[in-house]
Amino acid sequence: MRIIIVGKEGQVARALAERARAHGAQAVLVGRPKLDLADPSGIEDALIETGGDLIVNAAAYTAVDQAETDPELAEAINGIGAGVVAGAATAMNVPVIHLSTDYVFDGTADRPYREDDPVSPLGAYGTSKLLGEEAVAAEAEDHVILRTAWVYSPFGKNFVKTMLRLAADREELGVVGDQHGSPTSALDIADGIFAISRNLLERREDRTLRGLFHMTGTGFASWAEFATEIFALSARLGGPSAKVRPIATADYPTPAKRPANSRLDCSKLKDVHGVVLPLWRSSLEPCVKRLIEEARKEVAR
Ligand SMILES: NC(=O)C1=CN([C@@H]2O[C@H](COP(=O)(O)OP(=O)(O)OC[C@H]3O[C@@H](n4cnc5c(N)ncnc54)[C@H](OP(=O)(O)O)[C@@H]3O)[C@@H](O)[C@H]2O)C=CC1
Ligand SMILES: Cc1cn([C@H]2C[C@H](O)[C@@H](COP(=O)(O)OP(=O)(O)O[C@H]3O[C@@H](C)C(=O)[C@@H](O)[C@H]3O)O2)c(=O)[nH]c1=O
Repeated sequence: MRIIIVGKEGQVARALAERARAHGAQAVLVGRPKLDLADPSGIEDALIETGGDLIVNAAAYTAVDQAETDPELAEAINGIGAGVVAGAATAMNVPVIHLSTDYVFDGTADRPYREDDPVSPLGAYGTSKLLGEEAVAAEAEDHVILRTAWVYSPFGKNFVKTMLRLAADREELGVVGDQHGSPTSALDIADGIFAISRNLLERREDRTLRGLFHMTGTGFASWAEFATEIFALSARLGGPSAKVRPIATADYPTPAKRPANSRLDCSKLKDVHGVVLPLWRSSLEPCVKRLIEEARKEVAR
């Protein structure tokens, strides 16, 4: 199984590259400058030239606050560009797996969101990702869209790395305690994507495998609880740690509004693809351990 991954340095792209061998797959990464999602003209040629059995689009404009001042670029990359990737998959007669987000919801529901719940993004990033979902579904019949949330990993930028960095020179951190979701390891996402890819390639005609699915780590937390667990693990492993003071969203003003309820119901993914991601707490420990070890090696250099 040769999988084309759009996005070279992103968290999910790097996780897919790292996990490919364990799944007996070959991962080929393609990104800027060869493939620029903001420039639709070169996308199909770049994908055809790369060649593979399936495309995973793991590239996106993910700067949630910045998107508020640059909504056109976010829509070009996350909306139009995503649709062009899906159209190329159709032209190549291969399935496409696309990643989307919990931020398509406004977070007002009082239970975890299901795939068919109404969407209503609060900000430009969520709006652009919703456009992408619509474009992918319109351009490729053979598609899977995976809405995930709160992604962390040893790679790129994420909340775990931000917390460990801030703890290096702060004793206490105020972290919002009234937004709830599921921290999700990019490495777990990668394992899930390989399992789904196998299903899609082995059962090409099975239409029940296609469509929209929720895929997050198992269990829920607030950002404050997530931060508390990061620091508990880090302290145990001799890394940086800070006291977490849970605060209200109103006390941490940001350009983009975030949903209070980001919890996603992932039962459809389990029923259709047999994929359940691990408990978020179990996957967090190896990530924190790896980040602390990498930081130590960096200091020793
Ligand atoms: N991070 C999160 O918490 C969540 C992410 N998601 C979704 O999951 C997917 C993967 O996210 P994640 O791995 O965290 O993303 P990252 O922010 O880690 O990486 C995004 C990648 O997209 C690439 N990219 C950005 N703009 C372009 C462009 N114009 N052309 C080509 N490539 C581009 C970047 O390339 P470069 O390295 O060149 O900058 C980078 O490799 C995205 O679809 C995201 O919306 C969903 C929910 C939560
Ligand atoms: C750094 C920091 C953040 N926060 C809050 C702000 C916000 O509500 C929450 C998370 O902040 P971040 O800016 O790190 O996360 P954010 O960029 O909102 O993360 C989102 O990224 C996109 C790509 C997604 O698709 C989402 O699923 C989600 O993971 O924590 C604090 O309360 N205190 C702090 O010190």
